[in-house]
Amino acid sequence: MAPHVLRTVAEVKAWVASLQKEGKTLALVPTMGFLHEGHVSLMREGGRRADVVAASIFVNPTQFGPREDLARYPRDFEGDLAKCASAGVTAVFAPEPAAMYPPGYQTYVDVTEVSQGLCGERRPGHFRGVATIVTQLLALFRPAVALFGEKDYQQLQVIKTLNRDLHLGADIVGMPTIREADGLAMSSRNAYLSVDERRRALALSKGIRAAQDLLASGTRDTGALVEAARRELQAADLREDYVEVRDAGTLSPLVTVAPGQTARMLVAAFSGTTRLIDNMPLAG
Ligand SMILES: Nc1ncnc2c1ncn2[C@@H]1O[C@H](COP(=O)(O)OP(=O)(O)OP(=O)(O)O)[C@@H](O)[C@H]1O
Ligand SMILES: CC(C)(CO)[C@@H](O)C(=O)[O-]
Ligand code: BAL
Repeated sequence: MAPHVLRTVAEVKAWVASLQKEGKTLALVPTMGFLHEGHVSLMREGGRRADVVAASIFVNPTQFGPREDLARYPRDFEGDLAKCASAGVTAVFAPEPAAMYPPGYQTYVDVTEVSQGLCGERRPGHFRGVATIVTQLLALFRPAVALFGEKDYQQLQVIKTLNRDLHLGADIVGMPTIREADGLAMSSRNAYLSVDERRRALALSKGIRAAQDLLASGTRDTGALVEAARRELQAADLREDYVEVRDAGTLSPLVTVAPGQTARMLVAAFSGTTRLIDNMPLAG
């Protein structure tokens, strides 16, 4: 069945109230649209964890820097609705920016520690925008469960932290990264890539796998692991934004991956002008 389209905060409040009256639990999947199998995996898991699934489709202006791609971010609302329908989504919230940031709006959410470094450093203000809109969505929908992808790993830690610190009460679920057959992480921004840029973009996942292999062969020094990933980026002529190894929970930088440690390699690089990110666990 076609999802119910909600456009205003008042419509969301009324819809959530009717759900609560029926005693139904809610799973929320926030997105920026131009949906792919990664988004669909979150929606389907939402359906396994709650009675009803809602998705939001909102290209949130406050998380884009002045020189970023807000104006040209890909959109396909009708296609997105069809994907939501087939993934079992009951309601789609697709507000105009003025619905979320009306005149007089003045409240922003800063998650101080896990927002530092990585994308937080390379995209100043980005996580403030993400944390602000996600806080609004969690406060409005009051979902039992909200699902996010591990592809945006630092974002996931930011959201887990704000949910805990602001007592928002959702169960924040991180879902594995869905990949194309050759290993490229699915991302709406892959649509920007030319055939050659798409081929070269594979170096992100190849680089992390090279680091995983090196660790498996006994090299624990993160400098060497970073170099292994970097070599793949350089061979594909990708411009590195960052390559780092961090603790998987706190995101603090690591000098070595100790036995039993849960570490994560996180990479951001440009293929042509398109900035892509990827990350995978490094098993200590
Ligand atoms: N390949 C993927 N596998 C699993 N989840 C994903 C994947 N890509 C995105 N997601 C998750 O879907 C949610 C919405 O993300 P978003 O709409 O920004 O899509 P995106 O493909 O990450 O877009 P972009 O290319 O702008 O980064 C986020 O929680 C994100 O982590
Ligand atoms: C979480 C999110 C929907 C907030 O705008 C966005 O950052 C995204 O799509 O990952
Ligand atoms: N997928 C995270 C949202 C962003 O890049 O702005």
